[in-house]
Amino acid sequence: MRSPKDFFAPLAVGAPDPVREIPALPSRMIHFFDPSNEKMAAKVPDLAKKVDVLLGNLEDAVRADRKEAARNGLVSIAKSTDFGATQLWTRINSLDSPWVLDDLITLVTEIGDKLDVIMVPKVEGAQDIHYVDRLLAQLEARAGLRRPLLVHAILETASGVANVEEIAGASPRMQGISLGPADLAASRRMKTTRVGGGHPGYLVRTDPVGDDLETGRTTYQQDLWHYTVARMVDACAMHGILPYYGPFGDIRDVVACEDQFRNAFLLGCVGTWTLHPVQIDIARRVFSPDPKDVAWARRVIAAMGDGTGAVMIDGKMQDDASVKQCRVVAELADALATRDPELAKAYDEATKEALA
Ligand SMILES: CCC(=O)SCCNC(=O)CCNC(=O)[C@H](O)C(C)(C)COP(=O)(O)OP(=O)(O)OC[C@H]1O[C@@H](n2cnc3c(N)ncnc32)[C@H](O)[C@@H]1OP(=O)(O)O
Ligand SMILES: O=CC(=O)O
Ligand SMILES: [Mg+2]
Repeated sequence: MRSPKDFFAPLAVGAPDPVREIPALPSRMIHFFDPSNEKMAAKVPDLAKKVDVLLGNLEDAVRADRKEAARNGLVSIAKSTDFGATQLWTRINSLDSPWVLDDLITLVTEIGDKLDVIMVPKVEGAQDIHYVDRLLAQLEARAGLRRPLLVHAILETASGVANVEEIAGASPRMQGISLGPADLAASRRMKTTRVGGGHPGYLVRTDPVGDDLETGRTTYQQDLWHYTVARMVDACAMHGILPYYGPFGDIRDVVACEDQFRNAFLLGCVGTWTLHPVQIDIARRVFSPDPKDVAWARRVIAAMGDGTGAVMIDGKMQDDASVKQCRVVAELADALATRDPELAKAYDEATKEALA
């Protein structure tokens, strides 16, 4: 464990200074593409205008015999594309794989100035982040980078969940954590075969009336991921980094996808992965606060003045704690509005109406 005094010291001579605060840039959707897939790669320039984050995936879902093509494809896409304000991330192969060392060496050396965040899969504990942290510092120094790369961990092993707080605080590079429900289910030996989402067998049932155990007993499907997402959100909030939902694999079921995304948003996540173009607008809709909620938040903030005391608005008591919640919503809306003019207009119109 490093002394707190050394926490912000660069880990290699000549490496850039670590950041002291993680920028809260819009990242409602982290859109995955396989850089070795020509059809997907061709869509990158257009996607860059639509999404907050584009992620060139090198790990799972890229065939073993396409790993090098994916890595080289990402280098050439990064060099030839104007991403504007859209962030470029990558997901490297796992730390025990034969590809990861070349992933890091090639990407930092060739396109370290274009990449914003490196997503590390199957993180088990702080030791994995420490390894990547030092290696990145060495590679950044050698490449002469002026800005440190940030690191994002996927929460997808039982051990990672048990250690999530120490992972979140393992390095000043830690930008955020995503839920990885598919690998996590396998690691926990859960008896599911899905990628994210609920399961009809995971339920609670109302009590029987009298001796009749069969009739009138409504069941409610429960969320398999509630505990993990809530724990991840707390670990991230505690360390000033950002939590995300991960993949939702039933591409056809846009309704359940939206529900799962919204649960994560309400619990504190700032965004999600999108695996297919059809999920992009769902993520935008869900992870942008509703204009009515933004208008309400702005109204409460205006009424609360310096933020202390208690007032009544439309029959609801507001005080120091509720105004803090409203500030979370209003600040997110302001940040998204700078990137999304349509949203900015919707927020302003709803606010005008609410204050009229
Ligand atoms: C489970 C744990 C994890 O690790 S999840 C993260 C890893 N998985 C991924 O990254 C998967 C990414 N997505 C995909 O590979 C594809 O979307 C899958 C799911 C295979 C479906 O592809 P496909 O059968 O081509 O779908 P489709 O015919 O409906 O596609 C229509 C057009 O859209 C394209 N498309 C598809 N996905 C993407 C994408 N992620 N980014 C950019 N473009 C995409 C397709 O190529 C297809 O293009 P076209 O219309 O034929 O030109
Ligand atoms: O990588 C993501 C997962 O769900 O596994
Ligand atoms: Mg995984």
